[in-house]
Amino acid sequence: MGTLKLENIRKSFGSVDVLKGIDLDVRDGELVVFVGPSGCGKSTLLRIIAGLEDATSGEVLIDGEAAGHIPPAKRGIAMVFQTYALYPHLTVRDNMGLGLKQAGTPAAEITTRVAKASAMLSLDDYLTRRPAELSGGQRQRVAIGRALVREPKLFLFDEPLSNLDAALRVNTRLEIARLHRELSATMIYVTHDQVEAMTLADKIVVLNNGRIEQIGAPMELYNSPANLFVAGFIGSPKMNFIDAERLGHHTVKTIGVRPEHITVDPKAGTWQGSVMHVEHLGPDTNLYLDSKEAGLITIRIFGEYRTEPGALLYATPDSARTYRFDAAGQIIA
Ligand SMILES: Nc1ncnc2c1ncn2[C@@H]1O[C@H](COP(=O)(O)OP(=O)(O)OP(=O)(O)O)[C@@H](O)[C@H]1O
Repeated sequence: MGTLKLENIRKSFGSVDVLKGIDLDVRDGELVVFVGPSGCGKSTLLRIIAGLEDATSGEVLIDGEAAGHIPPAKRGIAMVFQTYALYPHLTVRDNMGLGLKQAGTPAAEITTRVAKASAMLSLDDYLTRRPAELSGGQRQRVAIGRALVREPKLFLFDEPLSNLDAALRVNTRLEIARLHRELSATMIYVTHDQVEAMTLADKIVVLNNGRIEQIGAPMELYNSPANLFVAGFIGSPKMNFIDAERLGHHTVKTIGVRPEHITVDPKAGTWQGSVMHVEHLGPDTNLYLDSKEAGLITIRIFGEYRTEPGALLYATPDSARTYRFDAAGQIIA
């Protein structure tokens, strides 16, 4: 079992309020991703869950039990950091087994668990190496292995992929997804990469400035953002926000439309504009169109689209997929 409940968690450093009342329920076996811009409080919240930091007020409950007075090592939590935090002088095998050894686990049990974890992570061939003899991706797998052998109730990942190059990041992301499936383990995962959030999460928690903006399944957040912040944060390229007054709406403050929900045509359409810039990504094309009615808008076209800066084009938003926001930035249903 591994459930987590956060009740009105607040944290201040001096006069600075970093977390302003966080409530969250994580079910057993769920993979929950915290996303949000730099400085919004993601790592602080994770450290409070781990017990590495005390909340100013509020309660952390692990499996229904208040964890406030339980030291980090006794919480049944294993944390995987961005920086791996491996011991350079120890072999892979000893790095993975060290926590168990310190906890007094019998040697035979350590051997069994390390063997199981190294098989799961394809580390069998590296057990006698030291961290310096491994690639970044292999080091991160060792760090994950060290968490696995502890068979924790809760795994915490703090931006575990951000030191890896793009290809390795994709591989390791798949690895974590597979582990989550195979272990049915409860995992909390912090990232500022929204692709990781979208692809890994059962549930995404969008944090901003110490508060939760919205909690939902990835596609729920994509399809039904609660407000401008979430609408702008989830989705890449980011949603276009158009001042509604420019379009003649007076009850609405902002119109939102995603780049992938706009079509272009050289002859006719809703907004006319000139191409400012074209990006060919291979599978698709990003067009930046400077339009009189809507301002500068980003359009994502599937496949290769041939045009060049200065060309005149018409853009038409899919009216079924536009969003309206009020002056406070909340969605209007
Ligand atoms: N020990 C500390 N003392 C004072 N301020 C702190 C301390 N730790 C964090 N903060 C501040 O709290 C805020 C939240 O930091 P936190 O590291 O939780 O953000 P984050 O969302 O994880 O950011 P990032 O994505 O950049 O890692 C920041 O403004 C940071 O400067």
